[in-house]
Amino acid sequence: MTTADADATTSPGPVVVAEAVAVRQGGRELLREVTLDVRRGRVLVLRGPSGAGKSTLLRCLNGLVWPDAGVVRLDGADLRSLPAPAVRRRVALVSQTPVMLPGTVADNLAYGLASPGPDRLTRAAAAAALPSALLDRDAAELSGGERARVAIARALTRDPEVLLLDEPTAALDADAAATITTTVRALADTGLAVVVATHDDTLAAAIADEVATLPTGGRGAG
Ligand SMILES: Nc1ncnc2c1ncn2[C@@H]1O[C@H](COP(=O)(O)OP(=O)(O)OP(=O)(O)O)[C@@H](O)[C@H]1O
Repeated sequence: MTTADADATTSPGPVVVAEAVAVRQGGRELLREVTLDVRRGRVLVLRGPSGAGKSTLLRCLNGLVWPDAGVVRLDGADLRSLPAPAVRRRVALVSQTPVMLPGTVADNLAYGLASPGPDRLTRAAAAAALPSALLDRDAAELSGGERARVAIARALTRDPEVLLLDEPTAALDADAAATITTTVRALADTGLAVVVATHDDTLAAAIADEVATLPTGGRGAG
């Protein structure tokens, strides 16, 4: 079991809790049993070798994957008892390879929003360190670092309480990675709960309030 508990004397209560969560498929463990707390204003970094189940755990935390054992709670409520769209809005996942939709950056940020007012888009862009001049750019023309920030901004337009980032600096150069690092730290400092799965030692060292290390996965479940 892996446990990552924040100092209860200085941190607010957890917004998301994974209790003995495990995922299996065809007799294989995709995620070995893990228990952890995700707290507002804190960055929890998930470490572990490739295949340990970091992405799978992130998907459990926002209900895209149901664990075969254990429970995920959002403010105390079992995720399975909550409507999926509400969970997805409150717990936003930015995938490892974010897809840019056709159109401008603003179109990408507004996608799926019922009321995409310009203020909402500008606020989200600023929080993700995207200059407002980029909003009118064709999303297909962005650099990798800009795409990563658009993906974070797109998640932020929903005003999530928890932000899940899967390898946010993968394939970025040092400058772009440093921008992401600063951005993620600043988001947590505004009160967002952040979980980052990463192999990037520099990122982990710069932003982690807690670290949970998953052991090697992919084992037989017996
Ligand atoms: N959709 C899927 N169907 C079947 N097996 C899967 C699926 N997604 C992931 N797996 C398997 O689940 C295990 C955990 O994968 P996961 O991507 O969660 O690990 P990870 O720690 O995020 O890896 P990496 O660091 O390489 O991104 C691996 O054995 C992987 O092959």
